[in-house]
Amino acid sequence: MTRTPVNVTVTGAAGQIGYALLFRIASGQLLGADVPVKLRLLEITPALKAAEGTAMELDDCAFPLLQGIEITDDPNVAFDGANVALLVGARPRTKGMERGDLLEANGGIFKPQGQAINAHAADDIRVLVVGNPANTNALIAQAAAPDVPAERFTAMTRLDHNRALTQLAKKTGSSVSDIKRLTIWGNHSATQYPDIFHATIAGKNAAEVVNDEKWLAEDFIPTVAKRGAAIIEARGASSAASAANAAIDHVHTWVNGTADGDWVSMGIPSDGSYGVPEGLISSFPVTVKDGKYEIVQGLEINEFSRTRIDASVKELEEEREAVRSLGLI
Ligand SMILES: NC(=O)C1=CN([C@@H]2O[C@H](COP(=O)(O)OP(=O)(O)OC[C@H]3O[C@@H](n4cnc5c(N)ncnc54)[C@H](O)[C@@H]3O)[C@@H](O)[C@H]2O)C=CC1
Ligand SMILES: O=C([O-])CC(=O)C(=O)O
Repeated sequence: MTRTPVNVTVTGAAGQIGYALLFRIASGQLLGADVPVKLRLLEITPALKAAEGTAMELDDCAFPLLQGIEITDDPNVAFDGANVALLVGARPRTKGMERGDLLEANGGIFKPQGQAINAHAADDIRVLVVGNPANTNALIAQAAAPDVPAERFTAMTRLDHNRALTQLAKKTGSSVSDIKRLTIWGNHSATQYPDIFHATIAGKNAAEVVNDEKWLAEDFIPTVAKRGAAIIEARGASSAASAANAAIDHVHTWVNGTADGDWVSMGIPSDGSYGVPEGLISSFPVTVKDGKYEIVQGLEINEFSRTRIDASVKELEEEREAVRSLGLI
């Protein structure tokens, strides 16, 4: 094997998403079947032993692509030379909470991690924030890393995107692979807006195939937007394997690109497109080529969509104000 290993840092490595994620990274599903990886696992001190247990299991898989595992409770060590950082470590919500309720508990984690990324990460660092509230935590980390291009900080809305694909496929009796150009707009929260007006199903406009605005407004959108809470209600714990799967999808697409004629949803710093204030980390439709994403431009936004995008963006602005007043940005 001649390729230089890619350094992948995972925070919250001993948590439930960490456990579902690490084995897939080490097996090559994050970056590609020919890309060797070195793992850096960041945990809080009391969870280091559990992270060591996970590392022992990773060893026991004898993954040919896994070229090393380092475990630490020091962000400066964890992000040293990191090419990809998956910021998962944060408290999950429990029944009855909204993700925004975690802002105070979790926001403080992301500023020092952003600072450590700024000081130590590799020049090509790409950051995905999974820990909730993901968009605003990504904003905190990005604000703490002024030397890293802002666009390298992203938040995960791919789980919402994947949820929407399946709900739409079930409604229309189609396969998820027939569906293209679906979009999640806004925040990874109950205000997010899954948009099917530009989506296609086997080449036909999805909204026309569905032809049922009541289902859209009263079933599809709330089902996707409140799916995280439904999982907590059913499992007694928040989504883990599906979240890890979405993290794999997000980074894999960011590195390897989108398929021709399709796009994905990513929480990214706004450039002002579609009336989303510049700098907010909001979900957009993006295409990716040569490791760079671009917001899909020129989509017509109807009244139904406009109201919903605006509501989610307003929530992001409120979260930004909240972390500003906490001194986190
Ligand atoms: N964006 C998304 O679509 C999704 C986000 N999430 C979020 O992901 C986060 C993690 O979820 P789980 O793995 O289920 O939680 P978990 O509680 O099982 O694991 C979290 C881990 O993070 C560690 N941790 C806490 N503070 C840390 C720090 N400063 N540095 C490094 N590690 C730290 C904890 O020790 C724990 O091992 C939660 O905030 C959850 O809400 C979960 C599902 C989907
Ligand atoms: O709902 C939660 O708290 C966990 C999460 O973000 C999701 O499943 O989308």
